[in-house]
Amino acid sequence: MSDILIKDIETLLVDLPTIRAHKLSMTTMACQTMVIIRLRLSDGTEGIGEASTIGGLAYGPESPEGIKQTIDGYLAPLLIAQPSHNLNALRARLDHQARGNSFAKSGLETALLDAEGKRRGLSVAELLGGARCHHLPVLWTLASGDTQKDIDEAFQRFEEHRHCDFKLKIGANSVDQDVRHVGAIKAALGDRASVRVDVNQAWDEATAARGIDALEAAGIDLVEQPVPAREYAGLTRLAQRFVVPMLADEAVHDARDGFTLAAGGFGDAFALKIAKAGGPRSVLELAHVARAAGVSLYGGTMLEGSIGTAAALHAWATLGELTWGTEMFGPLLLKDDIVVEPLNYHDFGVDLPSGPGLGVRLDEDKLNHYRRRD
Ligand SMILES: O=C(O)C[C@H]1C=CC(=O)O1
Ligand SMILES: [Mn+2]
Repeated sequence: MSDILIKDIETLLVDLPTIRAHKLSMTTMACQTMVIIRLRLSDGTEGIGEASTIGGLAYGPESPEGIKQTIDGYLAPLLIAQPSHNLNALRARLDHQARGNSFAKSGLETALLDAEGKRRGLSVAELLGGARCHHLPVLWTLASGDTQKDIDEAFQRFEEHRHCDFKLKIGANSVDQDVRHVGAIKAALGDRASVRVDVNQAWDEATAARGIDALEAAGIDLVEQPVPAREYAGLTRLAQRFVVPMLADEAVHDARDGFTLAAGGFGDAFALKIAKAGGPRSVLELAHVARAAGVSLYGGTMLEGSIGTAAALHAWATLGELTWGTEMFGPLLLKDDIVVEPLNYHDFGVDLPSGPGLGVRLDEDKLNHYRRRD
């Protein structure tokens, strides 16, 4: 039993520009706003965490500004003066007194794991039971909004040995336009790359059936969230109807969602995200439900920067090989970084950071430069 207590929790909004416009069905991003959490223990150890979403309130019900207020006003006071070593007890305390808010809780769970890891000299993956791999494959998302630009970007990434799997963001244009766009990119890349699409909930079931039929014929490997998040029955029917697998993303946040989908006959694939599930430890509950149900896995991102990305990598590393790999490219979409040593991307993947905790350190000058002052 340790008598180290949680002493102080600070939250900062940090705005980092993207390297190009990133066009999704519901928003176009030019900047990523991260909530950075600094959690200090009574022995002086500091744990860092990140809570990020996409496009303010465009993606989900928690905005960056809302996450900051939720942590400052509700969640941090539940943690201050509590012993830091028992994550299970701390999570139960948060979940008992605050419903939902999985993005905010994910940032805090990350900071708690980082602090405990640093204190005990263990990596976050070790705290979660141990890493089964140290280099993870990473896909790249083509979302410039322009077909030829996307093709050029794909070839560049492929030739640099950065990425060999690509996800195309569709759903903002008509189905026919999208199918032409995807077909042209797949035809240009041929068999050297896996091409997948993410519709981000943009289609109804009938539109999805028409679109997926054409995408399957074009050689697409995976179709992510074609229909709205809560249309479980529709997503399950599409998964049963087509050979090309469906990847549930917005539909599956945590273990409860995963169980409901699997029990209802969905058997294809789940996108794991630490933010949707409430943290690097909580997301593993969903992963284990999926594995028990025979549903394959994908390591997903909310386009977090290096801190959130490192946290997710520690969780994915405990699972061994994921059928659909990962998309932990968030830091590469941003023009700059707020950690001292960026993550090491090479050979179509990224290294699991080493050292105690997350294995990444804040760059105080960069943090100071990009933090929002209000
Ligand atoms: O999957 C999403 O819906 C969100 C995110 C992940 C990659 C990307 O480009 O956007
Ligand atoms: Mn998605």
